[in-house]
Amino acid sequence: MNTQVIIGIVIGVVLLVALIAGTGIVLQRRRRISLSDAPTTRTVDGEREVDKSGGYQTGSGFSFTQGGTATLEPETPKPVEPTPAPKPEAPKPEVTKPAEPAPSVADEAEKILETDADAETAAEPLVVEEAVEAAEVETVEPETAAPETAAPESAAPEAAPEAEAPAVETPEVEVPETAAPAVETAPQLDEIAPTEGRLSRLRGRLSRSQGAIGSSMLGLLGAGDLDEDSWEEIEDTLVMADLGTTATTAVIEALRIELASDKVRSADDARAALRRVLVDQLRPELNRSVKALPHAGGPAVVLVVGVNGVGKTTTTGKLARVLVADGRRVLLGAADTFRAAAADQLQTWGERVGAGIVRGKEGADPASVAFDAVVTGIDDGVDVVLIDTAGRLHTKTGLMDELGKVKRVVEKKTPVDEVLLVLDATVGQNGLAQAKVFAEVVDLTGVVLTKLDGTAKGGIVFRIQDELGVPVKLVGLGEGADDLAPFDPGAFVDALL
Ligand SMILES: Nc1nc2c(ncn2[C@@H]2O[C@H](COP(=O)(O)OP(=O)(O)OP(=O)(O)O)[C@@H](O)[C@H]2O)c(=O)[nH]1
Repeated sequence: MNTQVIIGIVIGVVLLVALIAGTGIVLQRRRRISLSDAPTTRTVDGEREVDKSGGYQTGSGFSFTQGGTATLEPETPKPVEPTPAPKPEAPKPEVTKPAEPAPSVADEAEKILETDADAETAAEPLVVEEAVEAAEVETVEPETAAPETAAPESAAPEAAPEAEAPAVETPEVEVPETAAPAVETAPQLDEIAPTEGRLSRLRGRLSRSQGAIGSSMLGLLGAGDLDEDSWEEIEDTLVMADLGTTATTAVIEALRIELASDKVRSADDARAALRRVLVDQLRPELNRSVKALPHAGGPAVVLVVGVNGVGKTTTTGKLARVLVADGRRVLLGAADTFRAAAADQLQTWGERVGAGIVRGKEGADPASVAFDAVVTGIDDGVDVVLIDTAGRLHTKTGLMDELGKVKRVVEKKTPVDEVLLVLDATVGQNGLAQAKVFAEVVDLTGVVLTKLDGTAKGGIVFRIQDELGVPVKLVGLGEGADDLAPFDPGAFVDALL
């Protein structure tokens, strides 16, 4: 009897401890906001696939969500918590594609490019070449490496898909100098800097804008009673920092109201008021999540657009790192076929984190490369395809044709979830003029503002949003691989003040 009671008590205690421990773990996991509900390994058609992220997992300061369509939806505030990403498991009858994948992609590309020839009558003869190019598109699979830390089971299951990928039959496909000869020495994958709190950590990079906006504004406001000359000085400061007239006027009006209220009595109050006004002006309610999570039927597709030299390729690479760090399988599409170096550059980014790449020959049709990237991404069951495009702005119509075509052709296969315009913050006015051209060509869904570390004109953020009506979603704060941060109005203003 006694023994039974004791056993009963022991069992009760054990159950209680187990319950508490279980709840603790669940809560702890929940607290680690993460987009990484993607399992490290998953099953596609019964086949076990290895997560090519190499096991990187981090909490995330970035917000990724599922897309669906590329329409602009600025007013929907989205919580950080990502939607659970159901894996597109079934709809891929062509998963086992022994011999025909390359020709079928080429055929499909040919058909689509042919039917897409609406505005391109002169280009008609090119269609044949484009289709041939499509067959020559290279897919460079990254080697799966077992990073020092945590990749539990890596190499073995990788071998099968790896073997079937190179089924491209064209003999004269250029051999990528770097990737091919890798025997078995697994390449060292990069350590990726934590994605959490990046904007705050990189705040020092905004020092030039900080001086131009923060310090001068605080100096003026902290001085006490403001006469009209002081207000003019404030206005000049904002204009010089590239806020633009709309934002400048709005900020001054709001500041006048704040300062006239009884609440502002000290320099600290003035600072708080300035913070409120600036944050408010940055429209914190805008949805800044990047739609880079897979949805039913396929991977998310992100188009990265912008003129030459603004940092598109770099941004695509940095974004791939962030996604990989969140446990996503990423495929890169090198649709900047004007510059061979751009594809090489992108390939290097991919190799450093274990993301595959689809690239075409120099001069190949960007739409064809983008299409192949998406088809490959769907076939391989990746989570997101990031497409780096070329950015020649020599003629507006040329750009329109090319970008519009890339998007149209991709959309024959799957929706483009995100069109990110990359803008160089150091070019100011000009950047905005470019942005407007792009906005006419494609429905932009977000802006990535690069090189904010090299300018005193951080106020361009306000202006871009005002003039384009598109949220700044990411900011580039340096040339380093991890110098990309999610844009957060509060953290940004804190970094300025
Ligand atoms: N300081 C700084 N440099 C950056 C940033 N982003 C990109 N860069 C640099 O800008 C230069 C151009 O970057 P790319 O990524 O090659 O630009 P791109 O738009 O792809 O250029 P094209 O391929 O010619 O169209 C490189 O030297 C990058 O390192 C940033 O946020 N800060």
